[in-house]
Amino acid sequence: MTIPLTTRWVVVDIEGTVTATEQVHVVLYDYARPRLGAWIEEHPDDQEVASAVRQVRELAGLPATAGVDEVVRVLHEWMDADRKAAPLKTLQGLVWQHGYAHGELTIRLFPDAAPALRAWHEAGTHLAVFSSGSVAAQIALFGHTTDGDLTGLFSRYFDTVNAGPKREKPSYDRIAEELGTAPEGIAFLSDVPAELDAAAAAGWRTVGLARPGEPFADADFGPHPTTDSLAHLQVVPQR
Ligand SMILES: CSCCC(=O)C(=O)COP(=O)(O)O
Ligand SMILES: [Mg+2]
Repeated sequence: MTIPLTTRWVVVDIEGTVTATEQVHVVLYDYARPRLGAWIEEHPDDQEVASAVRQVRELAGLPATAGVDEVVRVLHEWMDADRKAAPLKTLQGLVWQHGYAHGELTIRLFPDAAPALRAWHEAGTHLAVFSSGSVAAQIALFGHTTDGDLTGLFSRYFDTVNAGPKREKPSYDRIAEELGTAPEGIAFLSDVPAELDAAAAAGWRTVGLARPGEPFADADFGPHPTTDSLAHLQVVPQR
């Protein structure tokens, strides 16, 4: 079924929306797991790393003296539980950036994703990303897909640091303000009903992605129009 969508901006989630959860939890998390400890140890003067490590200790209730092994144990626990904590996302992003830059990582998008994103962009709809993955990780991911470098399609990137948690309305208010667009001129695409609820509460249009085999495929999407492919969205740019 085609879903008509007249909008100025399309904001996309990543995992479950444009790429399979397996690409994040297996390809990316498995790449990060054995490399996080070495990354922390090899970048003692990097303020971003030091700040993330400090935040891990605080969030996990570790003493300020806890060593890298303890911090890495927590990071692994968070990945196993898929806890999308900001300092984990920062550290993962740094490791992934290195992997992409050295030809060790490439991400496969759903087959409908790149053609749809390209068509919407070419027709004049602005595209942005809102993901739990850090902005640095988002840019690196879209720069290294099996469909090529897609970063030219996106004008803005938002994560839980510059926007806020994805299941809370104020994050969407903040993004709308940043985009300088009334909420009804923004559409959010996600596989997670709670994220769509928060976007709708902020006045955004929403579309749920219920893709076969994905964790939320059988979830209750309530009032949100829902599809299993971006190819079914008929996006018309709002002037
Ligand atoms: C952009 S980096 C890879 C994605 C990631 O780390 C992640 O947690 C995805 O979460 P999302 O909010 O896009 O479902
Ligand atoms: Mg998602």
